[in-house]
Amino acid sequence: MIGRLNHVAIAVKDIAKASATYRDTLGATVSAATPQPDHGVTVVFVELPNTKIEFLEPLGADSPIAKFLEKNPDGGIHHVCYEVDDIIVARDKLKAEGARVLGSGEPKIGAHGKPVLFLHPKDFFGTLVELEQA
Ligand SMILES: CC[C@H](C(=O)O)C(=O)SCCNC(=O)CCNC(=O)[C@H](O)C(C)(C)COP(=O)(O)OP(=O)(O)OC[C@H]1O[C@@H](n2cnc3c(N)ncnc32)[C@H](O)[C@@H]1OP(=O)(O)O
Ligand SMILES: [Co+2]
Repeated sequence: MIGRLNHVAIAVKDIAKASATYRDTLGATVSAATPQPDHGVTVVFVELPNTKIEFLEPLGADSPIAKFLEKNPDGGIHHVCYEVDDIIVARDKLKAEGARVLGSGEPKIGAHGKPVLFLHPKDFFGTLVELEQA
């Protein structure tokens, strides 16, 4: 069911600093910072030959990553995102197998303009999993 690794997300307090460091120290190609108010984050993508790094900074009072950053003030790997062919089929299979789909259970449009869902980290070995419609 899961396909390509679309991105690995790193939560940071200062997305401008993180972007500049990857660009200037690691020579990476980084996107402009894009607010994603529907998700409570601002995102930057670091384009790599085989996948992407997604920097996340809290946006707004109810950001879902605020508590993560309280626990990890230096930042940290926040989630992995796998692509799936059909996110509804994937969701229904996962729910039937007892996995917890976060939020309303309905996909939201993510940073790539595609539907995304999140699966509880406690069901996937301490790792928050995001699914994105390929
Ligand atoms: C623009 C979209 C973009 C894209 O790629 O398209 C995005 O990726 S948006 C990314 C931001 N949005 C989300 O992360 C939505 C899904 N996340 C959530 O709903 C919450 O973050 C949640 C429920 C995973 C955790 O929320 P919170 O930290 O407030 O809850 P708890 O403290 O109760 O956490 C419960 C339990 O899980 C552990 N935890 C929390 N976050 C993570 C994590 N990222 N990785 C691993 N484990 C995590 C937390 O430590 C608690 O464990 P415990 O042992 O009970 O302390
Ligand atoms: Co993501």
